[in-house]
Amino acid sequence: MPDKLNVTTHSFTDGQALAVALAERVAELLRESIAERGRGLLAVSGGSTPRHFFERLSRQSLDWAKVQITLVDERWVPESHERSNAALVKSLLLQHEASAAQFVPLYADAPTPEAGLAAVRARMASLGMPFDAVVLGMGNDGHTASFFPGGDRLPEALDPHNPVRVLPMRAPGAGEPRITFTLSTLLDTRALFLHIEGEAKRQLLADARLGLDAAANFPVRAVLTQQRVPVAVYWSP
Ligand SMILES: O=C1O[C@H](COP(=O)(O)O)[C@@H](O)[C@H](O)[C@H]1O
Repeated sequence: MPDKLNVTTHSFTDGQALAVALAERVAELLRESIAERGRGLLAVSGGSTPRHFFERLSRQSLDWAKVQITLVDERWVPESHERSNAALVKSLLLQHEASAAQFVPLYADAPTPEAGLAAVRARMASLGMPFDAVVLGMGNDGHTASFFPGGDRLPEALDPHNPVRVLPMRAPGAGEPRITFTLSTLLDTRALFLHIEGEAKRQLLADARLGLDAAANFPVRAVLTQQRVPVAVYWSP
């Protein structure tokens, strides 16, 4: 039964089928944007889920030299660190056809995200907004981008009217300090995807969607309940 949320779910038999479909859809959006405005802009998530998607997208044929790619969020670690989202993007997405794309990192060589913030904000001011596609992930605690439960700057990050593009974020479950695009910036997109895999995340998202118990406070709910951009959930077991 349809609910009032602007959310459509696309289910796939496995992660590979999902990766193929999502890569084809994102590539299609980038091709359209290149044809219409001469450039494309994509924001992707890090973590473990997007690996197959990155591999598939990297082989899509399009004019990647006209595409900027950035991350929706980053762990404040250098690219040499195993938890660097930038390192993941470079090793799996910026390969093959997509090696010609321009990567715009969220990390700067500074000891903290606060210390690096001015440099990152200056870099992000050069993005050719709006995004053509934003691909979010979701953690088992209901975080998306670096919108973590208990995050010290969560209200600012989720404020739909916040004009700021990026914010530092610290949270008990975040591992290390983070830097994240704000929700208002991520919603400045032609298409918004939420890529999740596994039964546990499907159930968690269903609870967040209904606002059940603890899930009512999961940050991902802010994405599901906003009315600015339709959300396409891509799910596989
Ligand atoms: O820390 C992060 O986690 C989320 C989810 O990651 P996953 O490993 O559960 O797929 C990710 O979307 C985010 O970009 C990343 O920084």
